[in-house]
Amino acid sequence: MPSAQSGSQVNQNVASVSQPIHLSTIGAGAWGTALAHVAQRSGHQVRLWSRRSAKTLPEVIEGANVILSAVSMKGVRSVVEQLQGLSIPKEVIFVTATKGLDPLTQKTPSQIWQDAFPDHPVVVLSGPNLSKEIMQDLPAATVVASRNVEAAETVQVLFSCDTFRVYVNTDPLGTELGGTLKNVMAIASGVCDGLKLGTNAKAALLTRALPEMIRVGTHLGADPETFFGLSGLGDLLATCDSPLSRNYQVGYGLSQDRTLEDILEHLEGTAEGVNTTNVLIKLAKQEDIAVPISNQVYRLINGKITPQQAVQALMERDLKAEFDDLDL
Ligand SMILES: NC(=O)C1=CN([C@@H]2O[C@H](COP(=O)(O)OP(=O)(O)OC[C@H]3O[C@@H](n4cnc5c(N)ncnc54)[C@H](O)[C@@H]3O)[C@@H](O)[C@H]2O)C=CC1
Ligand SMILES: O=C(CO)COP(=O)(O)O
Repeated sequence: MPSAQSGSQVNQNVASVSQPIHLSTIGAGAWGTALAHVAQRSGHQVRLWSRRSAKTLPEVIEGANVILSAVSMKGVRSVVEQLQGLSIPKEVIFVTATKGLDPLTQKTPSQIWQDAFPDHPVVVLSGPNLSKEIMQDLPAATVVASRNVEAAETVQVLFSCDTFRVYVNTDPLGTELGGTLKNVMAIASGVCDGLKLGTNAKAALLTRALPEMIRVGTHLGADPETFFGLSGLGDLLATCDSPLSRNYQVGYGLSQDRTLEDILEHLEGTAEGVNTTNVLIKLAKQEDIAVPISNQVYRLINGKITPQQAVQALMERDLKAEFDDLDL
C-alpha cells in the first residue's frame, strides 16, 4: 500500500488549511451528529441536514467545501440522486461515512458516490468509532481514505481535534469494507457473548473473522494490509466487544431467543449488519468466496437455524490448515 505522509508533511498540511472548512453534513442520526460535533470542536463551520430539517438541501450545501454523507445504506441512493440534481462545484469533496452494501448492485457507498460524481474527490471515513463515546469526547481514532490524497488530507484536517485522531489511507475500498464487513461479525459476536461461550470461543471467532473479511476484501480489489489497521481489525475489536454496538445487540438478542423483528423494532438506530449479511451472502455465492461465519449469521437472521445450531455448524466444518486460503 502506498504509505501516507510523514508526520512533518502532515503538519505542514494542517498549517496550510488555516481557514475554517465549510462542512455540510447529510444525515442527522447518531453518526452524522457525532461527526458534526467533532468538526465543530475542530473549529470548522458545520451545517446539518436531515429529512426533517427546516432548511432545504440546496440551502444547507450552499458554499460547502466538504459534503459528508452519514445516512444509513437505505438512504444513500436517494441522497445521491437529490444532490445530482444540484449544481455542485468540482472542488467540493464528498465524504461517505456509511458502512453498508447496496442490495441492488452490491456496491459500496463510495462506489455509488464516485459513479454519480466522477469529477469530484470522494473520501471514505471509517474506523472504530462508536458514536456515543465520540459524543462524550472520549479519545478515538479513525481513517480517511481516498485515491485523491490531497482530498483525504483536507478531510483529515477537518475532523482532527484533541479527542479525535485521523489517519490518511490510500485504499478507500479496503477502508470501507473493513467497517462494513465487521458488522456481520459483530452480530456473530453478540451471539457468542449472549450464549456465554467463553473467552476462548470469542478469541477464535474474532481471529477467524479477520481472514474472512480479508478474503472478501481482496477478492473485490482491496489491499489486504488495510484490514490490519483501524478500519479493519480496529473496528472489529471495538464493535464485537461493545454492547453499544447495534449489530452486537442484534446478535445478543437473537441468542436470547428474541425474533429479529422484535430486536430491530426496539433498537436505537440502524444495524447495517442485517442488510450487509444478506448482500454479502449473495455476492459470496456468485463469486464463490468462502465466508463460513457470515454464512451462519445469514442462516440465523433468516430464521433457518438456532444460535446453538450456528455454533455447532462452525465447529463441525471440515478440518483444514490455518492459512491455506489466504494469500497475504
Ligand atoms: N452510530 C455509530 O456509532 C456509527 C455509525 N456508522 C454508520 O453510519 C451510518 C448511519 O448510522 P447512524 O447514524 O448510527 O444511524 P441512525 O439510524 O441513527 O441514522 C440514520 C440516518 O440516515 C437517515 N436516512 C435514512 N434514509 C434516508 C433517506 N432516504 N434520505 C435521507 N436520510 C435518510 C435517517 O434520517 C437518519 O438521520 C450507518 O451506515 C452506520 O453503519 C459508522 C460509524 C459509527
Ligand atoms: O460502526 C460502528 C463503530 O465503529 C458502530 O457500530 P454499530 O452500527 O454496530 O452500532
